[in-house]
Amino acid sequence: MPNIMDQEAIVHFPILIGDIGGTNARFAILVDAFAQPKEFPILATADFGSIEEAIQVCVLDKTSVQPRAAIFAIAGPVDGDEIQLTNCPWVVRPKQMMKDFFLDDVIVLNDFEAQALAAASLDEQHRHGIGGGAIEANTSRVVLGPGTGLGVAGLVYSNHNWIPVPGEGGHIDLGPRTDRDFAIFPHLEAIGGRISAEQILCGSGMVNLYRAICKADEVKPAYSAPHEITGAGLDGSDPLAAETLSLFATFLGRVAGDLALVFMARGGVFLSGGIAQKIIPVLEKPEFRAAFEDKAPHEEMMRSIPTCVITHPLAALFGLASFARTPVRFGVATEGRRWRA
Ligand SMILES: Nc1ncnc2c1ncn2[C@@H]1O[C@H](COP(=O)(O)OP(=O)(O)OP(=O)(O)O)[C@@H](O)[C@H]1O
Repeated sequence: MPNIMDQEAIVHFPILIGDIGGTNARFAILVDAFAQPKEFPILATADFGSIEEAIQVCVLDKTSVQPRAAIFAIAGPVDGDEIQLTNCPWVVRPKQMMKDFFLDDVIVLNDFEAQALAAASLDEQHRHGIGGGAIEANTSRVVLGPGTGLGVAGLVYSNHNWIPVPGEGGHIDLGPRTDRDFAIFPHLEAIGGRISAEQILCGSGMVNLYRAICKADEVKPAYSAPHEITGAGLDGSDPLAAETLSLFATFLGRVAGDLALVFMARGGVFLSGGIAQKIIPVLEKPEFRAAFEDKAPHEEMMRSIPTCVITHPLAALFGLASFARTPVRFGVATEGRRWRA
């Protein structure tokens, strides 16, 4: 018999779910616990003055289903009744939204928390494995996502529950190790006098790394956007772009390995975000796994931990849908992040 805590956790269908990033927003409606989510076209946040307008025009005007509840994943910290997004002028006002859209329950989570919820149950079809190791069932996992920034979340399995652990892991220090690193690091743009992982492992970080390599080699940079660097690096037409990708993979492996150690992630490290999917051929070269496994005295354990790229096109929405269907499977604390009529 379900206990009173389980009843509290339940969110009533139909449920609107939304993944609101700095650049794009993705919405879907879950009509019940079993039906496939009804997805709506991805929209650019810059095209709408507010989240309310976007939901009205792109979701509610396109369906006769009236959601009773909403669960959002947003890029930014969730604090208070007015939630400001990072890299986007939208403000999420759950109380206002409840009035405007006749909702009786609104939950707002962090975007990497939603990615972590997805990592609990993404099947093989939606993961591209890199290197050896196998997922050990019901053990901790890590999600690491280079995109506009570097997102990190842990996913801990405890007491038959998956507990997402969002944080600011993208801001951990990243230091030089090889002679080549020592030649390049002085030319990297620092933040507050230090090189955090995000100074290298995101879109602007890739450009920062490329420029530092050019400076170290006293060459004029030819590219200023991340996609130009991946283009010229992947097709091998530019050796400095290729080295940028190779070092990007090395540093990503190094940070992924450190996070796997922190969480003892025998369930694997899942790479999400906009960049990993686009550089799979680079991640499949030896550098990424070599750096990941190079964690003396734990090399043997690291070899057994799997790493993969999440290839699901709507991973955060998938995570929110899993949570919405079976909230009691997840230890998601909603205090201060849930508004009810
Ligand atoms: N082909 C590419 N190679 C390398 N970097 C790329 C490529 N295409 C896009 N990027 C970079 O990826 C970053 C965007 O990442 P991502 O798609 O994960 O966005 P996001 O931070 O999740 O925001 P949103 O959820 O709004 O889309 C930008 O810095 C962009 O320059």
